[in-house]
Amino acid sequence: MSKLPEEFVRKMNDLLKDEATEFFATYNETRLGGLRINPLKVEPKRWEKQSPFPLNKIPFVEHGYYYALDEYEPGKHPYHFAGVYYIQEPSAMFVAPLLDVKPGERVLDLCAAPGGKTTQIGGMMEQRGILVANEIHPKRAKILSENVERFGITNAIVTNETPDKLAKHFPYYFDKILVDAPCSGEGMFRKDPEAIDYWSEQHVIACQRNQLKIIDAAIHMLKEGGTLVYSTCTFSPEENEQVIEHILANYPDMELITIDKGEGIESGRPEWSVSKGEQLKKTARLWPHKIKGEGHFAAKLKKTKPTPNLVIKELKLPRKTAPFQLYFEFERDVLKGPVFPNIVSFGNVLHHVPDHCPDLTGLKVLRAGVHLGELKKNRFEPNHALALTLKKEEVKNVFELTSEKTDWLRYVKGETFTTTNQKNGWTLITVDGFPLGWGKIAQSVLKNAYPKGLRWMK
Ligand SMILES: C[S@@+](CC[C@H](N)C(=O)[O-])C[C@H]1O[C@@H](n2cnc3c(N)ncnc32)[C@H](O)[C@@H]1O
Repeated sequence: MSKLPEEFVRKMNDLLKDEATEFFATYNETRLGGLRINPLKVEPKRWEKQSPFPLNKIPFVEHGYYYALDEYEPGKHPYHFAGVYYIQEPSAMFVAPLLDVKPGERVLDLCAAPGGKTTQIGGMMEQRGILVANEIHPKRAKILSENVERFGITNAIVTNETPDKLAKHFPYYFDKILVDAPCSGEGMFRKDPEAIDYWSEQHVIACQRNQLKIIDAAIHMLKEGGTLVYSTCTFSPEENEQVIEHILANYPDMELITIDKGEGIESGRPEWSVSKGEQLKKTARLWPHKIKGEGHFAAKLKKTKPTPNLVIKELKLPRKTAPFQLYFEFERDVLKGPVFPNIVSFGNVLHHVPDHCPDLTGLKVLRAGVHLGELKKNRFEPNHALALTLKKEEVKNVFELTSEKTDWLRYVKGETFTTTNQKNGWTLITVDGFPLGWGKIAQSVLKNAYPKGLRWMK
C-alpha cells in the first residue's frame, strides 16, 4: 500500500486522539471480502447449503457474507455471471436497508454506479414499484446498467443524468432517495490505493461543495414524508457531520432520524461539527477498527412538510397489436406462459416497463425495465437481460450446465455445444438451475447467444 498522506495522518490523529493507534493498525491487517446474495434469485437457506465458498454472516446486514479475499475469487464463479450475488465492501451494505424500502414505492438512487446499493434496493423492492438508478458518468452508467441486468431486476430505470436535470424531471416524485455521494474516499485507502493519490484537504472541501449541490437536487425530488439517506465512504467530518448540519440549517422541512446501531456501529460526532448539535449523534459511523469493513458514514432524514402535488405523466403503453405478434409467438414457443405485461417498443427494440412507469422523454435512459429483445425480419430475438430475469421453471426448453464441470466456462467464452434429444429453437442455459443466458438449437447444434461484450476473454 502507498504511504498515507501526512496531512491525513495528522488530521485523523487530532480527531481520534487515543483511538488513532487502533485505527491506523487496521492498515496492516488482512481485509475480508464481502458478498451479498440476490434475494430475487436465491433464498438464504438454499445459499447456505449451496455456497461454493466458506462464508461467515455479516452481522449488520441481511443477505451479506464475508469471504477470505486471499483464498477465493467469487467474481470468476459462474454464479456471479448468473447474478446470484454481488461482491460489495461489507460496510457499504449497511446503507441501503436504512431506506426501509417497501415493494411498490418510488425510489431513486442518485449516485448509483457501479450498482452495489442499487442491486441491494432492487432485491428489497421484489420487482414492484419504480427504481430510478442514476449515474452521471457515461462509462460508469453502462457498468451500472449491466449490473442491474445481471441481478435480473425488472423495475429499474437506469439514467445517465446530472442531479439537476433529474430534479427538473421528477419534482417531489420519490418516496425514498439515496445519495451515496462521490467523496474523498478515505475509507477506500486499503481497498483502492489510487484513492490515496487523489487525497488532499482541498479535495475534501471540493467534495463537500459537490455533495451540497447533489443534496439540493435530491431534496427537491423528495415528497412529503419521504426519506433521504446520505452516505459516504470517507471519514472527514467536512463531508459527513458538516454536510448534515448544513441540511438541518438550510432545509427546515428536513428532520434527522435516529439510525439504529448494532454492535460496533457508532454514532456521528457532534464535536466534529461547527454547530456541535447533539442530534448529529443520530447519524452512524462504521469504523474499520470497530467492525470488519472499510468504514462508512450514513445519515437518515425525513421530509416533514407538505410538497406540491404535481402529477408526473406516465409512459403511455401502446395497444398490443401487430408489432408485438412476433414477441407473442416467441412467448408461446419458449415460455410456459406470459411473464411481462407492460410491453413497449423503441424502434425495433421491445421492453417491459414497470407499472406506472413515468414518462422519460428528454432523459438519457440506458435501461427502462427489462430489455426483452429485438424484432428482426420475421422473428423475435430475445435479449440477454430477458434470460437473467426469468426462472428456469418459466421456460420450456432448458439446457442445464453445472458449476462442477467446465462447460459453463465454455458457454461464457462463446463456444458452441452439441446436443441430443432437444427441441430446436431458443433454449435457456442454466448453471445449477440459475439462468446464465440464451442459446439456439438447430439440428443438434446449440449456437451460443452469450453477449460478445460480456464473454470471458482470458
Ligand atoms: C460512492 S460512488 C457510488 C457507489 C454506488 N452507490 C454503489 O453502491 O455501487 C459515487 C458515484 O457518484 C458519481 N458522481 C460523481 N460526481 C457526481 C455528481 N456531480 N453528481 C452525481 N453523481 C456524481 C460517481 O461517478 C460515482 O459513481
